[in-house]
Amino acid sequence: MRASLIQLSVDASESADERRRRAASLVRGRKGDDLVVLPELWTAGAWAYDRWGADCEALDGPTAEAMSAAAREAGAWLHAGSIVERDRDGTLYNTALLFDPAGEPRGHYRKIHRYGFDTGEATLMGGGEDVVTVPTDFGVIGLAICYDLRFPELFRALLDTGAELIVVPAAWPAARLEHWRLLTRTRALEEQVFLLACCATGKHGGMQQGGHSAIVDPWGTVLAEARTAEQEETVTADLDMTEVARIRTELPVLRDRVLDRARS
Ligand SMILES: O=C(O)CCC(=O)C(=O)O
Repeated sequence: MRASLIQLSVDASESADERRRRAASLVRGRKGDDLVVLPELWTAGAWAYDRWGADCEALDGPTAEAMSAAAREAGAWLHAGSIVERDRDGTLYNTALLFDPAGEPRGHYRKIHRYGFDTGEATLMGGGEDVVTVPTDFGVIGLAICYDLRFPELFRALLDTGAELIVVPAAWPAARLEHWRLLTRTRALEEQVFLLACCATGKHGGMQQGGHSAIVDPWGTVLAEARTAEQEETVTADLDMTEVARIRTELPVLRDRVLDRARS
């Protein structure tokens, strides 16, 4: 199967609506791909806290509507990155959306680990509670977002719920690029999954986002990586999903787990 990460530029030069139209057109251009991925909070901007109130939306709001149509036109599964979701009670969540090639919503995930150390997302948003995996034509997708990468227990829970491929949209700061590179490879290697990590580029709210979106295989090998933190680009790789079972058999570390089994 062929997957592409659209490393979208997110800065203050465009409105959410303008960026939505541009993202939809980039997704429509990916005909022939099986899975297309967008970054975290690309409509409002992950670091544009002042925009969240105005640009928040419901699960079936304007981003979902535009992305459903774009998935259908591309004929691909679309992980539409995440939106600032506002639920009926008015609570905000950082919520990832997944559509199938018919444009049907097939799952959403509210970010469990909120970033900010008592500021920003950690105070402005509610935290998700559910570990989410979604069966697709090419395997089971697990969902995580950005800061979640620092919490291996979530990735182990995704593995235990059947994940073979984990998608991580992000707006990771360029200043911590080496953490991003290390954690994306580590999470792929330790769970023996394909890991698709799509980070925004561009600068807003005083933050240069790190780009370097990457597709990593279950051996920990980077199959494709964006070249820079500064430039919008699309990263594509062909994934042989049979590699997941092959590598888990060839190097059966998951079978050798001791502590998890002792606790259950
Ligand atoms: O963990 C980090 O260094 C960055 C996390 C982050 O930027 C986020 O979750 O939005």
